[in-house]
Amino acid sequence: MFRRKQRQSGSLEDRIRAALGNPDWLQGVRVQDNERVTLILDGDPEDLEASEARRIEAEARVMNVAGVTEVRAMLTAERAAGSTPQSNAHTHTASSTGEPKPGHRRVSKGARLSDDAITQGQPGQPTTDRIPGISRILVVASAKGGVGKSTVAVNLAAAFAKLGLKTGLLDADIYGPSAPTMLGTGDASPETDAAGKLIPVEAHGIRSLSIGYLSDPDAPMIWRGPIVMSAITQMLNDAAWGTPEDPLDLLIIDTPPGTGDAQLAIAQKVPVTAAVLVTTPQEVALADVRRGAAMFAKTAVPVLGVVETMSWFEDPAGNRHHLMGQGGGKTIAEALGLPLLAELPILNEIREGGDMGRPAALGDGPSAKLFHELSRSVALNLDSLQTKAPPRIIFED
Ligand SMILES: Nc1ncnc2c1ncn2[C@@H]1O[C@H](COP(=O)(O)OP(=O)(O)OP(=O)(O)O)[C@@H](O)[C@H]1O
Repeated sequence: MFRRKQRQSGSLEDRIRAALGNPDWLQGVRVQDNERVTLILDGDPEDLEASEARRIEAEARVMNVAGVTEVRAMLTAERAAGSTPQSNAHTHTASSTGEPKPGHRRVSKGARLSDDAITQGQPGQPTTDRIPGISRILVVASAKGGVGKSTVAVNLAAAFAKLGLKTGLLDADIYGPSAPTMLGTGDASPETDAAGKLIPVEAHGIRSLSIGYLSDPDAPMIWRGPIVMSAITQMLNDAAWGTPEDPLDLLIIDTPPGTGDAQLAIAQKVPVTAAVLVTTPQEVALADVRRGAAMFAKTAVPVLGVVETMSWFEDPAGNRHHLMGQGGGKTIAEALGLPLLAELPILNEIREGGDMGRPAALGDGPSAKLFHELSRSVALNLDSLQTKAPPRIIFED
């Protein structure tokens, strides 16, 4: 199990400063009631976007310091003489205000990575946090790269679109955006509407935005957390996914693999309804997957379950070959107390669909049936979040 955190040395303020790397732009740290934090940050009036990204990253980092339950970051920036100084305050609380609904449990803050903290909190996010025009957000995540996460995200989106749901895909995988290839939209560049909002690219009934549409495919991806979060925030909030009257039913976010700054920022800053974890049957470092699950638990994002992909290859005689190992998904699901939502075999049509820009889930082959079943299971789980407590993630010693 996750070990209880070592007793922290130093004052909370010291730990907050250390978590931010004691930067020059940190003007002040105020701690109230030993848990509520106000940060004063220097902003650059010439580059408000970068300042905002700095504020977002600072909040994300400080929210992750043990004992902190609320962070309020204030950006101050002196303008040139003659103009007014700017102050942009924003509050990030660890949970909604008011009493939890009957049967719901709020994450015990400050008990980070203890049994209480890794027990999931309230399903979804407060309504006020919802993005107008998007009804639900599902994050598809994995502990490491190359496990088939994007393939699952894209085919799930295709399966939902095939059912007639208004479906979107936000490809936030900075290390290797694959939506443009997998949807056959590599040449697309999103336009903006009269209100200046990005218009998602539509293909196969799926509306998509990808970091791949916004960056030079030949340029190395060296984006760090804050810039990534800026791009993701723009693709989420400044995009015409739907309208309050006619919202997108489901937005699937394909996140970068792992549990770095960008993933944490997504879990903390985006009103995610739920997440699924993708893995291969290989012996993976359980600790990595647990870290991923704990990240969602800490941010009160329910994890619906585990999807194992590339589970086996079936030869023409019907014999199964476990080319990528065996049992990894089941082991992880059991260790985390989560359902194993699907075991997807290695199918040529899945790889081909990805390479050719037409997700296999749209066809009528065996993978279409598998992804249809997976989408059904995800939909049922998403719906159950509205009416009952989310699944508990239990870690064992
Ligand atoms: N079930 C499957 N059957 C056959 N090929 C698959 C299957 N799942 C994934 N693949 C192939 O494996 C490769 C890696 O898959 P994918 O890009 O989805 O992984 P990823 O985890 O998103 O990787 P990254 O970390 O680079 O984003 C792709 O070529 C994809 O077509």
